[in-house]
Amino acid sequence: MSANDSLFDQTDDNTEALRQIDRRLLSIIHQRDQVVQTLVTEGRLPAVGQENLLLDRTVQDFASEIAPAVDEASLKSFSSILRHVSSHSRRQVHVGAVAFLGPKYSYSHLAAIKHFGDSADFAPVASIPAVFDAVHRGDALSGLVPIENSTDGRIVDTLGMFVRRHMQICGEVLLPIHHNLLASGTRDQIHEIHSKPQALSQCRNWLAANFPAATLIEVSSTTAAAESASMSPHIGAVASLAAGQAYGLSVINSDIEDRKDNVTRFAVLGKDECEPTGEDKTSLLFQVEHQPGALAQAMTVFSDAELNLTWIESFPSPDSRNEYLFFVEFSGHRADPNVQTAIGNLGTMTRRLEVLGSYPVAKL
Ligand SMILES: O=C(O)C(=O)C[C@]1(C(=O)O)C=C[C@@H](O)C=C1
Repeated sequence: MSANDSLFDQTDDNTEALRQIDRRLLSIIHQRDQVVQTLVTEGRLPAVGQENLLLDRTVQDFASEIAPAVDEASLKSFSSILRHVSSHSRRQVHVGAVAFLGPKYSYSHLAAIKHFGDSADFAPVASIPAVFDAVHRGDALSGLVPIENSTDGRIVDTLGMFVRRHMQICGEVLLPIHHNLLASGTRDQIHEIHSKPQALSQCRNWLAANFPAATLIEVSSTTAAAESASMSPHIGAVASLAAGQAYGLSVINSDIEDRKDNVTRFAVLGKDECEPTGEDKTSLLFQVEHQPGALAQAMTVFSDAELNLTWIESFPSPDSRNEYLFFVEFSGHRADPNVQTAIGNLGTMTRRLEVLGSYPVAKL
């Protein structure tokens, strides 16, 4: 008799109690799927970002009303379970695919799992522009792209696409990034280290100190690097542990990022409108006339409306040399009266103005 047979033959009270509980869990999830279906039919299914906040609130209520002794780690785990259940329900009603820079197990994929849950309909694509294209064409309902990293700054490909093509932001995700050096051979066999330029840059000092002779090769994503490492013992990859597992690689070194508090912020692309939650952010893109004082004057609309800026970046205009577009993010929702005033005033001072979106502020 195999170990599995003996498990299935067990009929003691506790094993049976567990099976009953699991059956109840499944039937409750099935019931939940039906409620989600009704919400879709009525056009009232909340945006993913908004539902995530409701799920977190449910966990908080559960902790205070039913299980006050539950610790922080368990609460995080409950929140993550509810996100996965929610992504399962959404998948049943075909809410649409989520495009991200693949292959699977890239950091973009891990950020997409954090936001959409692991049962979402994921659609990995080959580049950041391809994520924008998939959402623009309607092949994917949502997309997820890295926008800035705490060590390395802005992600140029992403900002360049916002400049070239109108796209809405309906959420953000913060993901701590811990890089690993992965290989199919031994440490001594590694001559080349592959990764996405941003990942190589986030480990610049570590790589220079530990592999001064290795050639650094830039590739389209960290998972693409892991794939190459699986094909040659001379290639090391800077990538996620999940990518290493997927491609059967050994971890030569873990946590090789130069800053231990390395975090990447991702933007969720899509047409979901998020209602104000009380802790929101608004993203804008604008271009002022090319004349003295134009930018300084434009910026006064934010201080006049008492809006706290959380991010500002300039990006060269694709049409005219020496001219720039500006990305600005501030606390507040586009439905707030002071935000409306600021946007209205900015509109009178700018050549181009796009409100990219208002969405709940992400938590780490
Ligand atoms: O290559 C990946 O795994 C990605 O998801 C892209 C990306 C990026 O371009 O910033 C995302 C997070 C990390 O900062 C490193 C790489």
